[in-house]
Amino acid sequence: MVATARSQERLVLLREAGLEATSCNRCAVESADLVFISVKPYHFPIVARDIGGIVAGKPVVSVMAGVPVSLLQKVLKGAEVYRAMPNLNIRVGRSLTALYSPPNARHYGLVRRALSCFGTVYDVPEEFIDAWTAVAGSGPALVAEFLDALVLAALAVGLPRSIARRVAAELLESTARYLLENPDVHPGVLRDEVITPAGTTIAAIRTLESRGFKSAVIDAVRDATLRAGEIAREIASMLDNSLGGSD
Ligand SMILES: NC(=O)C1=CN([C@@H]2O[C@H](COP(=O)(O)OP(=O)(O)OC[C@H]3O[C@@H](n4cnc5c(N)ncnc54)[C@H](OP(=O)(O)O)[C@@H]3O)[C@@H](O)[C@H]2O)C=CC1
Ligand SMILES: O=C(O)[C@@H]1CCC=N1
Repeated sequence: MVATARSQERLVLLREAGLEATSCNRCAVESADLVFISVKPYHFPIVARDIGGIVAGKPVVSVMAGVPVSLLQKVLKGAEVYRAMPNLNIRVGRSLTALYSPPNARHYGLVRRALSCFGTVYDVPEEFIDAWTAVAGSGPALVAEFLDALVLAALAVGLPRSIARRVAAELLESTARYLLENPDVHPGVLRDEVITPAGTTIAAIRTLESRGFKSAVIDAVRDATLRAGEIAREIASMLDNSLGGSD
């Protein structure tokens, strides 16, 4: 496996992780059977210039948020282009990865096997990738925000710092596990089972409702989805400028 990066710092880190590493994208791609593009979207035009002409016939998987297959195909001439959207839980082998494959994909098995090393792979049409990006790709950040809020809340009501973080993280994990093991239980049913009339839980739920908690989550995910569309337009314009609108 060969990884590429620009900075010496990153190349050293990659080598320390046991990978062959080079700053030459072209060299890495020339000898590759499978290519992953995982630069930030706005760095893609530079990578496209490096490798656009030498990927014909190769499977190329982009994990870049927003950038659609139509745009990738335009500059990665003759490549079999896939889009994948993993998430950072890849670090514990639990990525939830969406995979869009082109029609009659010849390298589907290889691509799926590679992505499956990092967690669960879901085949999805490309039209769902932006929504998936907002929910599952950005999701660890949203969950981390909620967890952080819970930790602060725990401290605010006097729980010791030494246990607040652990309790908050275990709470999220155990509640999610129960709902995963009982797919017929609606989250609202679980909520109602916890609520004692005139008890503590309804006091908390009332505050969340009055502050528009659910509405904020819904709007946040919508905004992330819309941002993916904006990224697509920005990258299209960058490619037009840097590659002279090549077809
Ligand atoms: N972070 C996340 O949770 C997720 C990110 N993604 C997508 O993954 C992509 C990468 O994100 P992320 O990992 O956070 O970003 P990082 O900045 O951490 O990593 C990007 C890497 O690309 C390298 N790079 C930049 N330009 C070039 C170039 N011209 N040639 C070779 N290597 C280059 C950088 O090397 P150097 O450091 O030397 O500049 C760096 O190692 C994005 O497109 C994002 O949308 C998808 C799902 C989840
Ligand atoms: O924030 C981003 O744009 C990337 C895509 C999903 C997670 N991180």
